Amino acid sequence: MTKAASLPFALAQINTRVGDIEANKKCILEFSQKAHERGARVVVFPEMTLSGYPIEDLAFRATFRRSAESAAQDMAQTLKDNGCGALFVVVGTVGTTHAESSDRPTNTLLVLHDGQILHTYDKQFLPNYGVFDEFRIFTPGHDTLTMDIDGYHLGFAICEDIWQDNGPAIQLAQSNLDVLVTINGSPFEENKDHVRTDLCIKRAGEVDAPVIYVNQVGGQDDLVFDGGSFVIDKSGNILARLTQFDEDLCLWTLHADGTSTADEIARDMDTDEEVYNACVLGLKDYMRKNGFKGVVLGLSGGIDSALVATMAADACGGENVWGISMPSMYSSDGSKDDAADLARNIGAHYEIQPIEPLFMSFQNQLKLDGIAAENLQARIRGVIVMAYSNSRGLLALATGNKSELACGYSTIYGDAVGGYAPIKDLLKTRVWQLSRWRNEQALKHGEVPPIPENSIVKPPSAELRPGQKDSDSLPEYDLLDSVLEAYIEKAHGRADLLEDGFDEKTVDTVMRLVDRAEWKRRQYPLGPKVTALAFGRDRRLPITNAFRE
Ligand SMILES: Nc1ncnc2c1ncn2[C@@H]1O[C@H](COP(=O)(O)OP(=O)(O)OC[C@H]2O[C@@H]([n+]3cccc(C(=O)O)c3)[C@H](O)[C@@H]2O)[C@@H](O)[C@H]1O
Ligand SMILES: Nc1ncnc2c1ncn2[C@@H]1O[C@H](COP(=O)(O)OP(=O)(O)OP(=O)(O)O)[C@@H](O)[C@H]1O
Ligand SMILES: NC(=O)CC[C@H](N)C(=O)O
Repeated sequence: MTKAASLPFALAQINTRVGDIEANKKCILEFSQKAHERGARVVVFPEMTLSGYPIEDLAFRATFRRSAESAAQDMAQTLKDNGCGALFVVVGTVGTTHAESSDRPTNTLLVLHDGQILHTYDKQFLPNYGVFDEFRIFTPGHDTLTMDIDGYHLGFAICEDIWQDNGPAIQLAQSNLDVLVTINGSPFEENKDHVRTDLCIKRAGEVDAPVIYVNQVGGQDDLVFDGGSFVIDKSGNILARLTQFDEDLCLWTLHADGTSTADEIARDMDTDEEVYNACVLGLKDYMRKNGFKGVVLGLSGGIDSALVATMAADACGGENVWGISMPSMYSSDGSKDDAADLARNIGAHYEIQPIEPLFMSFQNQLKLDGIAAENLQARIRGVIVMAYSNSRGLLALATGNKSELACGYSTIYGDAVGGYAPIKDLLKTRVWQLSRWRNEQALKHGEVPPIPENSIVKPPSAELRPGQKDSDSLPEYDLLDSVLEAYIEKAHGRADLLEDGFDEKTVDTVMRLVDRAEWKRRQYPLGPKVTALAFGRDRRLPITNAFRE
């Protein structure tokens, strides 16, 4: 068949919800309709669009697989009924189980056309590292898929398929493809967009054709999908690019002479903007997808609660943020003023709940001293935050950063309580950096910088005893964060850390604190992964662990 003059593709970067098959179906139908109205012949959605992604052990539930299967059939027919029968709709879903593989289904791509499921393709390469566990829940496919549309030859792949050498791109290298279509569920981590584009340049070279890369967008528990879908050729030319952290639809048309046109090449965000947006979207979607309209957190006047409150205001509007000042006998006037200023700047509700009477009442009975008395203050604050959460249906936010989580520098069942922890993957030095970045953005847009300068410049303190400073218990944050990066992200052991040039005392202190805090971290609320190695599924260490090297 001779090629039509052009083949218009729509890249549909949508935000699905795991398990909400009906809503996902509705969204696919709406975006397909829009793509059809804009003249697309093919519309491409992300990996596991219909089921949501990642589905984890929902994969094992036969009722879930059957719902997805009947929704796919139904969707093909509805597309036709809605006048979109001529469109080729590429969607992902949970597939069926193979007889030989017990109850593990496939991770499947469907091509819907003219009221039918025209083709299926099963993901061949299952990621099983970092946050991924796909060996556990899926059966791999073994066959490639190509198809012709209007004389253009298309090949297909699903996410990890393009991350492994010898995947479908190599299998299809001699197939004379005009384009390789990939559907993805690729979670955000800083600087990953360059890894994705480099990878696709390589695959485009292997198939000698451009690669369409459609990624999902949105938060799902501790993962944030940044979207940022694109089309790229083997020379690294970005032929189309969609926005990050939002739903988007972009038309990219491939012409018979091999050239192409696109209606969008979104700008590239810098790393601070990406990371800040990832934290905000993670929180926003956790709230929306779990039915929360507002949040509550303790405002101490310190930098961590200030940044979390600002992110919350960006996620759900200041009018939906409840900031509670809970002064004790050790709280400085400066801290209280900073908390009030912050709340005013972001338009949050601000309430004051002094903890001294509650503390005295506990002490009359318990008579605690030392660290237990210090932690009692944090625990009383935890009870107050949960009381607001419980009585008003607000999501309680934990304000801990990655340096604190690493060292166990928080009170379990105290300031560690909460439902979501927006900055748990940001080292303390990063918290300061992003706070400055957010204030600069406000100034650029002629707005009041949300975070009081004083919260940024003052030495961090838990204010649980007179004159307490974080530096009494921890190395200075610049040094601490460098050791943590080496110990956690690079998995350097004691000898490696000494070779890195860190002194013996610091290395031993940090290793001891980090190892001892594993049990505390396991109980910490979930929060968005933004680095290559976040606490949680990315780093699984035994709690009971005697290895000290
Ligand atoms: N493996 C394990 N399995 C089960 N339980 C374990 C355990 N290891 C310790 N524990 C228990 O954990 C408890 C000790 O932990 P925990 O009560 O949290 O207290 P702890 O870790 O001893 O102290 C908290 C530290 O965090 C600081 N802090 C508190 C609040 C806020 C901030 C901040 O700046 O944001 C800092 C505070 O100044 C202090 O240095 C003990 O009851 C101990 O028995
Ligand atoms: N006086 C207070 N009023 C309200 N909340 C408080 C108060 N003190 C602590 N908190 C809560 O406990 C969390 C831990 O605070 P703490 O001051 O102990 O350490 P931090 O890590 O320096 O945090 P921050 O930078 O927010 O002060 C705070 O982020 C805040 O949510
Ligand atoms: N869903 C997937 O297969 C994702 C795996 C891939 N390595 C990524 O992070 O993009």
